[in-house]
Amino acid sequence: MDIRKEHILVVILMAGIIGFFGIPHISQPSCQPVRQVDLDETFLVLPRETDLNVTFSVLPRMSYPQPFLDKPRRTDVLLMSPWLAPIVWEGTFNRDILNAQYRQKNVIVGVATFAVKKYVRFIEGFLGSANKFFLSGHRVNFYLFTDHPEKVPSMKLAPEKRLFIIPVQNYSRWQDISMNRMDIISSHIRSRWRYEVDYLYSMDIDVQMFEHIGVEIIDTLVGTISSWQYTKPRDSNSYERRPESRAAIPSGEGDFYYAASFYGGSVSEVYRLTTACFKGVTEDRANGIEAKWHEESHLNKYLLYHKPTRLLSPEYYWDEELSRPRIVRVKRLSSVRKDLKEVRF
Ligand SMILES: CC(=O)N[C@H]1[C@@H](OP(=O)(O)OP(=O)(O)OC[C@H]2O[C@@H](n3ccc(=O)[nH]c3=O)[C@H](O)[C@@H]2O)O[C@H](CO)[C@H](O)[C@@H]1O
Ligand SMILES: [Mn+2]
Repeated sequence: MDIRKEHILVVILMAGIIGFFGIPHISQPSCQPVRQVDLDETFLVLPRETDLNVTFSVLPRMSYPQPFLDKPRRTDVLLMSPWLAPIVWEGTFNRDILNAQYRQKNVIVGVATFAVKKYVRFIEGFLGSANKFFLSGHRVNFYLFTDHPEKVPSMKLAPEKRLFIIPVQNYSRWQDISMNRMDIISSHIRSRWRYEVDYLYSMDIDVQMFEHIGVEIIDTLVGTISSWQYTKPRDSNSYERRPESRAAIPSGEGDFYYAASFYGGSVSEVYRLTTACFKGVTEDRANGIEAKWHEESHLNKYLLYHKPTRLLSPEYYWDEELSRPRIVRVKRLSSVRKDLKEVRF
């Protein structure tokens, strides 16, 4: 067979293949994204997270009790969720080791808190106790939203702590103040915080800290188990069960009941959480329904289907009205008693 005949045969063969299978797809495995992600998921590539410097830092030599696999530090409480997220309890960790690890990372943690209308009265107790007990020795930016910036008391904070006062409008209904926190946090992450902090926590202002809350709270997605409902069966918890609400959790589902007073995680995870929860709030508003516990109901739904990577035990939000059981050895943070009727109106 001469060369020209060979060419013609190859061309006929190719045409047959193309005719039968279509034009072959030329794949570029090294350049193609592994999965289809929408822009909202990808925009948060944080400059601080893309630092590829290879540093071989080692921990300092430390002396501490040896861990043994057959000697659990606590046997009276659940230490791990069924999806292997640690549940943080007093007596289960060594803060010196954690501090040594985190000092090397030099992380900055943001705290978003709101003091609108009469809640300005809680600022001093919150900031005073957080200055002493919250991530002591680590860099923290407090972002305080208020409609009364002039009422923020001047306070001397530790050198590694900074306070940013951000004016915010008020709403006539306290429920709207509480729910809109999700939207405000989400938009501040987008415009600013993604450049400023590594982790972000949202906290109620009507709380005080009594013991250290350290780097043991830091992880990608963190929820706090409510002090009201940590032993209740899931079907008697306060989840929103009405299917008409976007916060609805079907009966028979639910892990823990999480408090909206204290949650957080990496900036990108908190962005996803607050954006999704506020979308739920907005859709409920359009449908003329409000979830049973407002944004807390939406938070509970979110954390059911996006499992937290770390859970804080009720030590991290103990309700002042409850008497403390033996398993809650430490009251690290607690709500301040308030006359609901007086303070919300
Ligand atoms: C322990 C717990 O589960 N707490 C939740 C529960 O709490 P609470 O009863 O603790 O709600 P709350 O009155 O503390 O309101 C939540 C937060 O919104 C802010 N605020 C509220 C009203 C106001 O007039 N001014 C103001 O600044 C403030 O930061 C406050 O701490 O229910 C609320 C909404 O149903 C939120 O989900 C809370 O996180
Ligand atoms: Mn509160």
